[in-house]
Amino acid sequence: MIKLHDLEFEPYISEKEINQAIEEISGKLNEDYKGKMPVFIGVLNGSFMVASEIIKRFDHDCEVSFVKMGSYVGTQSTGNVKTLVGLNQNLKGRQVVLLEDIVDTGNTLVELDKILTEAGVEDYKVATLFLKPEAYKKNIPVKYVGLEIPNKFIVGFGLDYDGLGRNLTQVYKRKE
Ligand SMILES: O=P(O)(O)OC[C@H]1O[C@H](OP(=O)(O)OP(=O)(O)O)[C@H](O)[C@@H]1O
Ligand SMILES: Nc1nc2[nH]cnc2c(=O)[nH]1
Repeated sequence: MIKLHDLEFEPYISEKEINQAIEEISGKLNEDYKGKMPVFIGVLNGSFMVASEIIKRFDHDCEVSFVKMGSYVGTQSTGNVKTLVGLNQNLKGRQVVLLEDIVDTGNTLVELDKILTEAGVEDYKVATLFLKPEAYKKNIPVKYVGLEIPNKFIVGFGLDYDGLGRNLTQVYKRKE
């Protein structure tokens, strides 16, 4: 059990399970993007760990960029997704892979969809380490999913509770 600010969290997803999920996503990306020179776009802050792990495993030429989006305060989505640092690369005609730590309500993806469409990408696919199917009700396809999880607030492996917990190497869920 660990405590972050006022809340207690218990171990939930081990490093081994996280690693297996990353290997699976990476294997598929290596097959699907061979010879295509994709641009990987990590969605900061949360995706820094998973983005690094996936990009390290990509065996072909690729480019890497980041955007910074934010919408969570405490354990809740505000529903108001802000672009904190936008794109600084021309993506016209490019094949993009968005790298996310988690897809929850999908509000962040809806905002990113607008940004990428406006940027004129050829296409984009979404890769996420975690997906909450009970919470995700948007129409944007999420092609590469590491692990589906119940609708519970988690921390670790990039995911925070009010700034803390991103450095944890396994994932914890809020203690019930
Ligand atoms: O599907 P959604 O409900 O939009 O949630 C997903 C987003 O929430 C988290 O980001 P957050 O807004 O907490 O910012 P952070 O990455 O800086 O922690 C996470 O990194 C995703 O980008
Ligand atoms: N830390 C954290 N951030 C999130 N952003 C969207 N869902 C979550 C979650 O379960 N935990």
